[in-house]
Amino acid sequence: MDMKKLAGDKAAEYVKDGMVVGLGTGSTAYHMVNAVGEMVKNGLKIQAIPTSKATEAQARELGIPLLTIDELDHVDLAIDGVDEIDPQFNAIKGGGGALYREKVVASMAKEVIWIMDESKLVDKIGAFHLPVEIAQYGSKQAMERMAAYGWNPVLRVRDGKTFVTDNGNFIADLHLGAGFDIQDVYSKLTGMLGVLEHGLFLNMCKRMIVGHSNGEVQVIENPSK
Ligand SMILES: O=C[C@H](O)[C@H](O)[C@H](O)COP(=O)(O)O
Repeated sequence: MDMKKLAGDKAAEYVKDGMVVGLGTGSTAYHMVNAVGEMVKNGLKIQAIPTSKATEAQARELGIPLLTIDELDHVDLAIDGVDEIDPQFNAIKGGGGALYREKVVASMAKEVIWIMDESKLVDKIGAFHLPVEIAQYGSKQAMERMAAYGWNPVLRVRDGKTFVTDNGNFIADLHLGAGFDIQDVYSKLTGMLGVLEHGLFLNMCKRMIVGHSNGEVQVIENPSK
């Protein structure tokens, strides 16, 4: 049973004719994009905004009509994966490095749905590293600023090379530990010199859709949205 596919397929049911849809990034969003592509082949009329070059390529291949960020004036529904989320709907995202575009799109959306397998639901976020997108120029100093708070930043490396985001920046992964002070880290990172954006997505979603190993799909509504 593919728990990510269960969640992705269920989320696609919320996509309706006429919507502008934010298409997330990652291995869970991948299934949702495939499902939406199938619906488009069967006549669904939507426009979509991808949150990464990878998702853009996938959506293009599937024939999903795309808007550029400069053409975008609203988003009806954004659907994306998460790395961790707690019962207060505080999420960490950016495991794939797409956090900036994901936050731009989710921030514009009238409704946000996070999709995941059951392993992403945790009591307290922070066991997963917190991704922070930083400018290449001055990255050493930005890393030092974060290290000074005891956040244990590690510059992300992939295939032996420093990872570069779709926006041409680096990623610092902070090792905070479960139960860190979310508001404190959020406010210190916001506006920190050299930081473009971070992977804390706090209480943004209207619902989470969780695929379970027993084949069940759980929809958890956010009472505050
Ligand atoms: O940058 C990547 C995104 O935030 C992903 O949505 C997140 O990392 C979850 O990815 P996955 O569904 O592959 O676990």
